[in-house]
Amino acid sequence: MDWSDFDAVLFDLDGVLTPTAQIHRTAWAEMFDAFLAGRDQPPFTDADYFAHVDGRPRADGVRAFLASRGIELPEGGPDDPEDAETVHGLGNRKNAAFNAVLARDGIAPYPGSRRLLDALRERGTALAVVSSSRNARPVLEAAGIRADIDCVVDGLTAADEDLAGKPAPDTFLRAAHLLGVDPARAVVVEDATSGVAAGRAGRFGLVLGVDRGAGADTLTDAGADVVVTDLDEVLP
Ligand SMILES: O=P(O)(O)OC[C@H]1O[C@@H](O)[C@H](O)[C@@H](O)[C@@H]1O
Repeated sequence: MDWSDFDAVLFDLDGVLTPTAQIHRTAWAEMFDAFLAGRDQPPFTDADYFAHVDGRPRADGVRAFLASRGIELPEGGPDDPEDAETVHGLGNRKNAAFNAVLARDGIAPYPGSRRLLDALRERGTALAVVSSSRNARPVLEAAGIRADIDCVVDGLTAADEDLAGKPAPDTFLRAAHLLGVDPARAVVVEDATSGVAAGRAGRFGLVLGVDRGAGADTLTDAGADVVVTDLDEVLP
């Protein structure tokens, strides 16, 4: 990996910089399992998470998973209560579970990711976080890495600016624009197939996959140029 080919690195957050993908996955499973039990459906699996939910904006994940089980629910709205049987109600129920775990356990960055951030900052590489999550900023703060990042484009930014979520490339392209960097000179770092596909669609200089469970072949098939299991492997 020759970092001098690149002026910026655009990191996904959950599962790339922090182990929060695991907290998201557990919160989704708790919420969907309770919902599915009442409908005589088999439980939510890791395969369901990786195929339909991982990396996508919250409501898109709910819609994609329900569609995979042939279930239709009313859309509802972002202010729906947690017990509402709507797309947004289910999303809000899962969000409460996610935030309860984050508040109880806190979060630290992956040590290898922390080391790569430090090394890239030392080189003067511009650093962005591009996350579908509306919780990205509190997670960055809790992990103590907000100050290391030059620009954050998250689920709230996407909603404010009407940007299409991953697997569309729009949020990554927005971050490159904010940093003033040509996408061809930027690396996208992603653990989810939706995010890898977004990096590929945006014609970024390199799409680096991090296999935290999605599977190296699956990430390669989605468009990753290189796949590692930890960012320690690509330290300058
Ligand atoms: O519900 P939030 O915090 O806005 O996050 C949306 C999605 O954000 C992604 O980063 C996670 O990979 C998903 O698991 C999550 O569902």
